[in-house]
Amino acid sequence: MRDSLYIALDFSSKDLALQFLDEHQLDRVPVKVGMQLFYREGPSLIKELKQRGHSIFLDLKLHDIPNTVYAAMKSLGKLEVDMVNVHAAGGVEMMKAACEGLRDGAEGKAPKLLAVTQLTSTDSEMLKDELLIDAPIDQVIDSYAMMSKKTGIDGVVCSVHEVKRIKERCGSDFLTLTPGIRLKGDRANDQKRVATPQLAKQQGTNYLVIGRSVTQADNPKEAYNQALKEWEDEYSQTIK
Ligand SMILES: O=c1ccn([C@@H]2O[C@H](COP(=O)(O)O)[C@@H](O)[C@H]2O)c(=O)[nH]1
Repeated sequence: MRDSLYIALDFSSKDLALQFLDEHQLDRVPVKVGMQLFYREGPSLIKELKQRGHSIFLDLKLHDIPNTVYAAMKSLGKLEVDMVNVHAAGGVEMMKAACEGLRDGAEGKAPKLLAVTQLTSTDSEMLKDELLIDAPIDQVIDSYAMMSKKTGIDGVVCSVHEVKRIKERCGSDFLTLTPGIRLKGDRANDQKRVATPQLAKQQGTNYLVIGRSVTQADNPKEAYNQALKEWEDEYSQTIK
């Protein structure tokens, strides 16, 4: 299970990200590289993290016309990361193009491809008032998940609160990756649909992403191990 708890490396440079991992002895933990770090450091960072033995979720959330997404995914396919993603809001043709691009670009096994349903920083009010989507948020998320599944995508990014419903509708082997994870008592910050690792486990999600609850903790390793312990329940395999 420790392979499924990703730390969000939201740092401004490779040096800071690697210093964080080294200082807190977070050797070989799964990591999520997002836009902030990848736009600055590019593929060389991915290469270095792979050499250090980290599983990598490259969280770039592609959202563009199908032709552009096809070409971008073809490039990402060559990086040999474990997972990449797109926004489901890009639609069916775009998601199909993403699947194809990734397959065409990958030299060996293609990374898993996930679709973001609604960002965990979105709530019902924002959906209605800013995005002018009148359907209830749960209905929108379920519908985006079912649409994603039809395109051949492996799973979705959603909050813990939607996992059970998505699995009922799309099947238990349709993957869910859930950010918005907070240890008990931590601030939600800009996140709206948050949950603890314990609830994530109860709801049956496949992967967790945890950022600030670990990276900004007084003792990041202790915080990571606490999340891992809640997530793994009785096994509690901590990183020594
Ligand atoms: O819906 C989404 C999709 C991606 N994220 C990313 O996950 C981390 C969460 O960081 P925290 O510090 O734990 O809030 C961050 O990198 C986001 O870009 C998300 O939060 N929600």
